[in-house]
Amino acid sequence: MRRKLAAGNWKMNGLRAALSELQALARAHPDPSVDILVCPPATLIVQAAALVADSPIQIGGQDCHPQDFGAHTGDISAPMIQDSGATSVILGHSERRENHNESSALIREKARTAHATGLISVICLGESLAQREAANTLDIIAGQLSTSVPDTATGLNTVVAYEPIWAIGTGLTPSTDQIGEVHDFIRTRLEKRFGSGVGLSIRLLYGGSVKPDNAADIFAVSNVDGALVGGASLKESDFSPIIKALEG
Ligand SMILES: O=C[C@H](O)COP(=O)(O)O
Repeated sequence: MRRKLAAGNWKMNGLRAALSELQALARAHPDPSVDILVCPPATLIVQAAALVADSPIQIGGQDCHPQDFGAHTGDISAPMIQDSGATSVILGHSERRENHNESSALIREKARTAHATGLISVICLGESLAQREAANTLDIIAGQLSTSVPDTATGLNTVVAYEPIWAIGTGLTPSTDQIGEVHDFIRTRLEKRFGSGVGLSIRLLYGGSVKPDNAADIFAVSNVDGALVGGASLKESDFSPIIKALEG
């Protein structure tokens, strides 16, 4: 059985005052029946991790460099993220693929490093609106999946997040049939590549405009093991009902 996961990605949002939302989240979910992960900006990881040290909530980074240390001004490495108290790292988010020209091959290297460090990698995939309208969604997902996910992936160290780019921050979401089609496709591909043991154990998240009012419908879709939530993870009052919906 895959344990469900509610992951929040704060992106480039949150000054120290925002940690009060994390504190409220920890208070609201002292004993959740699902995993909860919050990925604040790197500047807040140390404080966030200390804040939830006695809570089941886990903290993650939003990116890491493929190398452990070195002359890479402005970058942050997997060992640094782990040393800060995080257990996980988001990799290959479409905002990084687009804004920083990250390729699937680079994301695979980052994931390898994350795995070697002991971090769980949350590897993001997703098609653009033009690609969906051209009926290329499954081809795009197949390519990103096979190249971005390294051979080191297991159900313990890897989570795959399907995030259609056109649904991120727009209030638009695919139909539940469209989400199910992609998630079932990813599951089949993972089973084919890794065998049913690992292929069935890797959790699949949906991301893109998940809100309290659509979460339950999305979580009812086959092979949706949780969500990667952006905007609605910033406030405890928005994120908590999504977590409750996942708990069922
Ligand atoms: O990583 C999170 C996703 O990009 C979704 O963001 P959103 O929930 O604000 O649409």
